[in-house]
Parts: sequence; C-alpha cells; structure tokens
Amino acid sequence: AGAAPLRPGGHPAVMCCESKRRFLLLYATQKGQAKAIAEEIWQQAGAHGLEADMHCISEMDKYNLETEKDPVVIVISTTGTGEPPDTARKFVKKIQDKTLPPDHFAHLQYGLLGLGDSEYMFFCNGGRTVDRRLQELGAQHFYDTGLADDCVGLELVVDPWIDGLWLALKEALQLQKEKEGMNNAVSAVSSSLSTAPHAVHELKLSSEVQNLKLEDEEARGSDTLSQKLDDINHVAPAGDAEPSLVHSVPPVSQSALNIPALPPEYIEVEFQDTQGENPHLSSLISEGRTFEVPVTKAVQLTREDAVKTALLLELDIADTAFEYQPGDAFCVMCPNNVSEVEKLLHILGLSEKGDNFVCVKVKQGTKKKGAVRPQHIPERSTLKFILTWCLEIRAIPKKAFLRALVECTSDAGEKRRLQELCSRQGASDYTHFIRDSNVCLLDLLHAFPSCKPSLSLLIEHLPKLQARSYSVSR
Ligand SMILES: Cc1cc2nc3c(=O)[nH]c(=O)nc-3n(C[C@H](O)[C@H](O)[C@H](O)COP(=O)(O)O)c2cc1C
Repeated sequence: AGAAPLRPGGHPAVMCCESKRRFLLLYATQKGQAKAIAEEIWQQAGAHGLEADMHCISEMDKYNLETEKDPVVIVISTTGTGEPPDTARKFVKKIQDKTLPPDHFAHLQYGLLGLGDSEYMFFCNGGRTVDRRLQELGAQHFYDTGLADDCVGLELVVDPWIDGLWLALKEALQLQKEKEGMNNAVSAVSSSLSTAPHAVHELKLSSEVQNLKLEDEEARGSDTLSQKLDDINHVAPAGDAEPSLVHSVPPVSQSALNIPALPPEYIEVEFQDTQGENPHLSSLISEGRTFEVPVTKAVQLTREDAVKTALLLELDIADTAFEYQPGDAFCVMCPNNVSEVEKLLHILGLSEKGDNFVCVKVKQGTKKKGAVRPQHIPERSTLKFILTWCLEIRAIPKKAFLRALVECTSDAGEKRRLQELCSRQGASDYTHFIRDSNVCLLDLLHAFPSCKPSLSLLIEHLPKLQARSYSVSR
C-alpha cells in the first residue's frame, strides 16, 4: 500500500489498507551492518502493509523457529575466517545438532541475505553455513538467497534484494493463507498442498550480483565528477530517442506513475554561534581506540585498465602503542574528499556556515514512527565535520531519497524526471542511470540544478560514513 498511483502533476490516490501481516526478521551482526540492514527492512515493511517482528538472532527466547508459521527473513554477516558473527554462535550450534531429523524445519519458509567481503577466502560463509543447514533440515526458500559484497559495496546487492523481497513475502504469505484456509476446511487436502510447488519469485539474484564489479575508483574522484556524467552520456544523450539520467522516452515519459509515499521529515537543524572543538574521531567508532598515523607509502598494484584498483598503503605506526595479532581487524576511517564537501556546501548555499556548530534534533510532531536522532551525528560538531566524517556523501541515493528530492525541485521537467526515477515504471531507468552508474548526490545535484535540498533532508537520507575493516595477517 506504499505506492499510490500518481498521474504526472497529480496527487496520490487514496488506497485502502489491509491489516498488516507479520513476518519474522532475524539479524546476526558483528559490526552493525546486518543490523542496520534489518532495521531498514523493518522500516520499509510498514509501507508494504507488513509488520516485521525483528530480533537479534541471539535472542532465542523471543522467537521459536520450531513452531514458526510465518515467513522468516535472516540477515547475517561473516567474521573471522568464514565464521558466523558471535551473536549467531548459539543459534548455529543449535541447528548443527546432528540428531535433528531431516524434516525438522519442513514447516519453515525463509529468505536469507548474507553479508561478506570477497577479499576474504570464505566469502559470505556465515550466511552460506546457515542457509545450507536450514536446507538440510527441510526449510524452504520463499526468496533467492542474496550474497552482498562489502568489497564492492553491500548496497549493490542489498538494495535490489530488499526491493524484490516484498513481492516474494506477499506471495509466501498468500500461499500460507491459502494453506491455512485449506487446513481449516478439509484437513485431508493439506498434506498434498504442503508438497505443492511454491510460487517462488525467481530473481536469480545471488548469481547475478556476485558478478558485479566495482567501477574504477579513480572515476569517482571529485575532479572527474561532472566529466563522469558526460562520459556516461547521461546529461547529454545522443538524441531525444535515447533515455539518460535527465531525459526519459516513452513509455516511461508518458505513463502515469506509481511513486513511493513521501517519507515523513524528522530532522531539524539549528546553527549555533558558539565556538569550540569538534569531537575526537574516536567518538565516531563504537569500540577500540583511534590513532592518526601518517601514510608513508602508496603503490598502485593493479594496471590502469584494471576493473578494480588495488593499492598497497604503508602506515607508520611506530609512534603508537597497542597490541595486535593475526585475525584482529583495523578499521580505517576515510574522510570525504575536501573539494566534494566544499561543492556540496556551495550547492546547499551554506559555504559561509561550514565552520558553524550545528545542533541536530528530531523534529517536533514528526509523523515518522520511532524517529530518533541519528547516532552517527555528534551532539556538537561543525557542519564541515558532519559532511566530512559522518555522512557517506558518495552513497547511491535510494528511491526514498529521490522521492524526497522531488519536493525540493522547482523545475517542472526535472521534477517529473526525479518522479520517474523513483517510480515503479522507471525502475529500470533507476537501475541503469543511478545504481549501475554509481551516481551520487553531487552527480544528481549537478544534473538537476533546480533541486535544492535542505541540510536536514541530507542528514535524514545520507547513510553513515562507515569505517572500512581490514584483517591483520601474518
Ligand atoms: C575481522 C573480519 C573478518 C571478516 N571475515 C570475513 C570472511 O571470512 N568472509 C567474508 O565473506 N567476509 C568477512 N568479513 C567481512 C564482513 O562480513 C562484512 O564487512 C560485513 O558487511 C560485516 O557485516 P556486520 O557489520 O553486520 O558484521 C570480515 C570482516 C571483518 C572485520
């Protein structure tokens, strides 16, 4: 019920709501990404008329897979050398029990999203282990397993996986409803139904997405930003017959659009005149200590034409005192590029305010359920600090972000194109011109010059700038 039909320039039609159907959502995380993704699924569920009953997989007193009738969604990462996260240990031990019969989970329908990093030998092994064992115990997929690679960007798999999840869940719930109905009416029929083929939504995600490769990082450098847009022929297409980032062709350009509901605003920012220090970088990480160390050597290991650039960086840690051993992880925090931050400030009309302290609060009376102040924005820091150290300004904008940007765009043509890009009808344009092209916020703001978002909107929609983890080896 989240997508209401919208005619060009029209208003969303009122749609009736069904009572919300439940599904169980379990996450197993080591560093927080699987949890953040589960929270995103939890948040989106409402707009799809569904309710996610979400728990950490370790909270085994809060759910019971032995009796679970509703579909189960599992988001699980990998740590160590192909191990499931610590929070999943007990769960894995429980399902590994050799005495369990092969139909132990025959009643269970599930979809699994594994997180990993292809730089590691045992890619997504935590998720694969759980997936394999659930299959051995008779559980059935209602949706293809997704394996997301942190090395090229989890979102390349996570976003389409979540987009496809809703239809698959609805089909699974419908099937379950029919099954229950049959069960109630004629018990004899139920046994044959349980073995009937599933109306599974075949996405073949896992195989497709693993083949995605990272675009040359160099092409994302700030100096080449606008060049990139020209290069990929999105701003200046060959002719009107060709679609581009800013230009659509029939049928998209002529159709009525189903666009997502406008996400409610929930952030308020206030500039303060006070002076002071920005927080120490260590406050941006949840565990461990931070050290600022010089980079003493940087060598490009790959050729210029390599699909993915690999760099050997040497850090001088002579002046730091800490113990480490093979298997430990270092988290490297890379700030956003200074000139990109400056460009963003300029477009936002906030160049003068970069050094002002900003107070970020939840907007009073917001309609967003459970709105909380983003934890990754410090209580007291300057605007430049937030844009440099806290927000992932190069993230690929999600459809909800595009939907919100529509409201800040004055040019009618640009507004319509942004509506198309977040609409159901424009789904393949979104994939092609935004996701696959690695378009980021600055690209969009260059391509749609009448779009003038507020700082609060950016804080609502730009994800946390994550520290990147690297394992220590001998
Ligand atoms: C110390 C460490 C070990 C890891 N080991 C693996 C591994 O063996 N296989 C893999 O596919 N990914 C591995 N990863 C990558 C993580 O699974 C990946 O970054 C994931 O997105 C983390 O999700 P989380 O924050 O929910 O734990 C490892 C990451 C770290 C920091």
